[in-house]
Amino acid sequence: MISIRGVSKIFQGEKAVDSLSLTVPKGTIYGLLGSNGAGKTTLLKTLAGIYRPDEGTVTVGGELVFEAPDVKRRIIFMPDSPYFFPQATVRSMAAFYRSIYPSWSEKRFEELGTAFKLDRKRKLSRFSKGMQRQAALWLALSCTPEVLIMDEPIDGLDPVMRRQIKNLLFQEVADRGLTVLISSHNLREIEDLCDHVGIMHGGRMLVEKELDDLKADTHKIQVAFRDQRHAGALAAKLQILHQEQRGSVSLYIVKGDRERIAQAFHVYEPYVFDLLPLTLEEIFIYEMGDAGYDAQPILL
Ligand SMILES: Nc1ncnc2c1ncn2[C@@H]1O[C@H](COP(=O)(O)OP(=O)(O)OP(=O)(O)O)[C@@H](O)[C@H]1O
Repeated sequence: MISIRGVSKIFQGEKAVDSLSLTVPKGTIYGLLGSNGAGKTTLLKTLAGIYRPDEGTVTVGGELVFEAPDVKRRIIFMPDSPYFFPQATVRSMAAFYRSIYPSWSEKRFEELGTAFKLDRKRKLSRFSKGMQRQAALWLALSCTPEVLIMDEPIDGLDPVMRRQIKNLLFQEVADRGLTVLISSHNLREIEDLCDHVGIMHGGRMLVEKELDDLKADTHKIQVAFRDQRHAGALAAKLQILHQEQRGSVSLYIVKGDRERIAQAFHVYEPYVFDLLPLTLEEIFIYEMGDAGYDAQPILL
């Protein structure tokens, strides 16, 4: 389990990460979203033990990360641009990783070789951006880490490879309890990958949610009544995140139990009533609005 408690990281007097706490249970995939400069990369590097936190603690499996080289060897950090040695090939990088990571698995490296159809003897610098990302993930997963931290991992990958990588990550999580932390700018892209999602802004965590709960708990309702006197009564009974009028139809975003919400509306005998699913993006926009933030500059 990853536990981040009250962590701050300060650069030239400015807090890039500001008193942030976060728990990622073992065997889950956590998606970190946020605006440019929100502090995502700084948080990921602090978690990986690259930066020492200026305040607070970062532990993996109960052990402090920065202070413990053994713990760092159980974590792999994949930066947004993969780094390879000059002239390196998959084969020579594999030899390097093998020498550094005690958990390196030759068996896993060979198995994954069938998924990533890359020439092991070709210079990595000659690979395309997407191929370099594939190579980086091939090497990372072959280390069988406990924690995999990925900064913008899906960028530059074609749809087929994206799906394959998603399946590989699910498999690693299910088979051996890998814990994954992913930073991304695109909510839609990580919607079907992550079980938890958090949104950062200004070094802080604005909203953090478990996706299944979130999706089951927030509803969009399009409704039209003959009698308009229901509005105040509904607001008193339900947790309404947003309401707008579109001609004669009202749009409500409401949190709570689906049945209870439907009953509350039906008391006022609407002549139009539709309860519709929300996209994750919509949920976050309304949740952030409720928390007093304008989501538009934060979510892309
Ligand atoms: N090594 C550094 N030295 C000084 N300031 C830094 C350093 N790294 C990051 N920062 C500052 O910390 C803040 C957070 O940056 P960070 O890279 O963590 O954001 P981010 O959320 O990953 O952004 P993006 O989505 O644009 O990649 C920014 O204001 C940035 O300028």
